[in-house]
Amino acid sequence: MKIGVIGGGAWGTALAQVAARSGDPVLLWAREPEVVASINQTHENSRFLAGIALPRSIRATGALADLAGCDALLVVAPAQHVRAVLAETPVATTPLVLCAKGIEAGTQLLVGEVAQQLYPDAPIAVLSGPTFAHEVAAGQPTAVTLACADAALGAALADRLASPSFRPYASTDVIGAEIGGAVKNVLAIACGVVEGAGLGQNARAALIARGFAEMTRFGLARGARAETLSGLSGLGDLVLTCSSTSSRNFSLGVGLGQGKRAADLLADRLTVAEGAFTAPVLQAAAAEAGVDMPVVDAVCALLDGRDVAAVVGALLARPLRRE
Ligand SMILES: NC(=O)c1ccc[n+]([C@@H]2O[C@H](COP(=O)([O-])OP(=O)(O)OC[C@H]3O[C@@H](n4cnc5c(N)ncnc54)[C@H](O)[C@@H]3O)[C@@H](O)[C@H]2O)c1
Ligand SMILES: O=P(O)(O)OC[C@H](O)CO
Repeated sequence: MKIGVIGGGAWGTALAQVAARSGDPVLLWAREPEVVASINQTHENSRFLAGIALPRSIRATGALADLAGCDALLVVAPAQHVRAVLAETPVATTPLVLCAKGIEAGTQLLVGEVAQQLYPDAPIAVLSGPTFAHEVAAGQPTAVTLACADAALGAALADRLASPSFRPYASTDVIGAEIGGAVKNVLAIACGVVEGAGLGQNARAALIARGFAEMTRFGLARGARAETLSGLSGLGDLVLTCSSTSSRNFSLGVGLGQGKRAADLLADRLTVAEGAFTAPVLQAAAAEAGVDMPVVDAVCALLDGRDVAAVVGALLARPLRRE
């Protein structure tokens, strides 16, 4: 199975390395000419994944047309750019494995739904879970959910990507796998705020638990299965991203908690903090579905520039309720 990767950021590069562990050639499309040159000439992505030596079997291209002929494509562009990039990619019936975590602004579609809308005849899979790119690239043990409605294709993709340090768990719940990754990014911003504002470890644990309740309510309303939400792509990724400054979303939240403005924190960012884009879309989707998501609402208020103490105070002052 010849693998193509769409996206030369940290995660696309790490996944190209995962796919190359079999010894087979991997073709990676990157948007930036300097990333293409860096991978092909120095076998390193010095812009997005510096310090990781890549095998020579990974070749980079700046032309999406070159991906024609791949047997499966890993889609690793940021969620808000998946539609534009996929529209220029020769796909037809090639299986698409969505690896971005987010919900498209405007349409409220998960990235797998965007891909399915563009290519109704292409089988769709989702790879998601607790996966900091630099740890995966360094060969540290990692487990992910690999969800595909076609269980046989899902198993073939899992076999193709598995290695002693990378362990995919099969699922057929594509929606559930996507919702976990999209929602946890927003909740990680909230946990970063707790850190930045010095609110303590109790508050962080409470946010993880109550945030998971929000993820579950929203996920079930969108057709996800409860066991997927409590698995690697849901609770597993929530715990990882809410615990570490290695998370871009958590780090954004730390800045907000310190009273910095979202616009300043996001300006000129080289890397993507998906939760900042997902938060308002998720808030609107939850409101339309009649799902209560107070932590997500609080993150939106902070991204809009509201005062940290006021937002935290309002969250804690809500009427008491049953767990
Ligand atoms: N980095 C991780 O550890 C990690 C792990 C799992 C999932 N993800 C997800 O993978 C996706 C990609 O993140 P990343 O970490 O690889 O990116 P990154 O932050 O390392 O790099 C930014 C990426 O955005 C791309 N980009 C910027 N503007 C663009 C545009 N207009 N059109 C298309 N692409 C554009 C850049 O080319 C680059 O590939 C995100 O959804 C992220 O949540 C990341
Ligand atoms: O750095 P973050 O916050 O985008 O998180 C990266 C991955 O999604 C963790 O699984």
